[in-house]
Amino acid sequence: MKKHIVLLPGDGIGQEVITSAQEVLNAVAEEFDHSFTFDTKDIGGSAVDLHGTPLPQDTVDACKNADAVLLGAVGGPKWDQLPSHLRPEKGLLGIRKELDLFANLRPIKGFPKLLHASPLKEHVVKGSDLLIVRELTGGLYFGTPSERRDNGHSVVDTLAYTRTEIERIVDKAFQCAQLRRKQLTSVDKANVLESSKLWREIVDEKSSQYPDVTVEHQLVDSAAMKLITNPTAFDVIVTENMFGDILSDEASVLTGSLGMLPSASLRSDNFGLYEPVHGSAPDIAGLGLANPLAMILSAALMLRYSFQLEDEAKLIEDAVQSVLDDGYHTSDLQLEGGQKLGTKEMTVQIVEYIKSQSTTNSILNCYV
Ligand SMILES: NC(=O)c1ccc[n+]([C@@H]2O[C@H](COP(=O)([O-])OP(=O)(O)OC[C@H]3O[C@@H](n4cnc5c(N)ncnc54)[C@H](O)[C@@H]3O)[C@@H](O)[C@H]2O)c1
Ligand SMILES: CC(C)[C@H](C(=O)O)[C@@H](O)C(=O)O
Ligand SMILES: [Mg+2]
Repeated sequence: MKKHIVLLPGDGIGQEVITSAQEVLNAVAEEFDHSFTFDTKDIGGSAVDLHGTPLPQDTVDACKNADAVLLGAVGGPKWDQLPSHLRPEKGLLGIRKELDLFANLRPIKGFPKLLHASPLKEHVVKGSDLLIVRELTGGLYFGTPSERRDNGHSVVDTLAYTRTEIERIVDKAFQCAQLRRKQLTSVDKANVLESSKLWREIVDEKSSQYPDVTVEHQLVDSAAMKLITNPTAFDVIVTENMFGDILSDEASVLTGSLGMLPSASLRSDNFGLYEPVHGSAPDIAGLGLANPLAMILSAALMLRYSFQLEDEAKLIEDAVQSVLDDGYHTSDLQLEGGQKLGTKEMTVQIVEYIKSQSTTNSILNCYV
């Protein structure tokens, strides 16, 4: 299979972990005889430095012509004081909107070897396996007006949704639930927000179209508490943009580190941009310490969702599981024993596992 992938490294550790994903994809391509070609484009703070904008038109055009996009992370203290329209984060929001990536899927599943890496008790974390379906192109992030007023003495942000925007993300979440344990939790703030009241109505309306899925509503504040006191109670969570942003970083605690969480941002035709949930981690950028697994697992999601290459996606996930089982980990995972690796060494372990499967397959083939 021939596929063209645009790489958007962005800033900080984004630049380090994107290389890991590319190396892993090259190993997969070799193993399965695919041809993956790559084009690297600028976004975020590095694009501001080079082009005076966090989202150059050339980057948008390249992404629109690609089969899929991989993004590292954007942002950092160097650009924090810039006016809003020049902030690196505007580049990320801009590309999500330009590509109409309304459905952000954030799977959270602990690896057995990392049970001790979570600050939560092992019996609480064990067995957690949930999917956050976050609305990604509406809500507070995009509503207008969003501005300072009265010479800076007052300010307004707007939480706006159309019925169509809510319907399409709710449909997506029901469809995800049908493929999993058929249990959907819609998270909102319907005791206060008008937008949440419409959200709730639409979830209730839609539920009759998916009779095999059990639905419950939860308010976001108590859902945040339940997510870490009783995480196994959740299967699929659907929620608006900002609630999803906050809950997904919180849920990363179940896996031991933010450096473990991948994500897929999808359009209705399954075209997607794949990025780790974490940011540019300025505190460790450039030190070669970043955990590349969230980025590598995001590449696996790309193979699964955009290219329908399930065996290839599974091979990457097996590689991650096997390398962790062997006791290798990066320093963000608070683990005793085993062997701590940097970004590059961890990537080598994953690539070696993928290549070793090729050797195993050819040895087995000799005996067929
Ligand atoms: N998708 C994105 O591009 C994205 C996401 C979140 C934050 N950001 C941006 O990143 C910048 C820093 O934000 P922040 O510090 O709040 O969040 P962050 O996710 O960058 O870092 C939070 C903490 O987690 C650690 N961490 C994150 N990813 C890691 C990894 N792969 N390996 C090891 N440790 C990891 C960091 O070292 C830090 O201690 C900000 O400019 C923010 O806007 C970008
Ligand atoms: C950097 C920021 C704009 C972004 C978001 O809030 O969507 C990030 O936190 C994420 O989770 O992808
Ligand atoms: Mg976030």
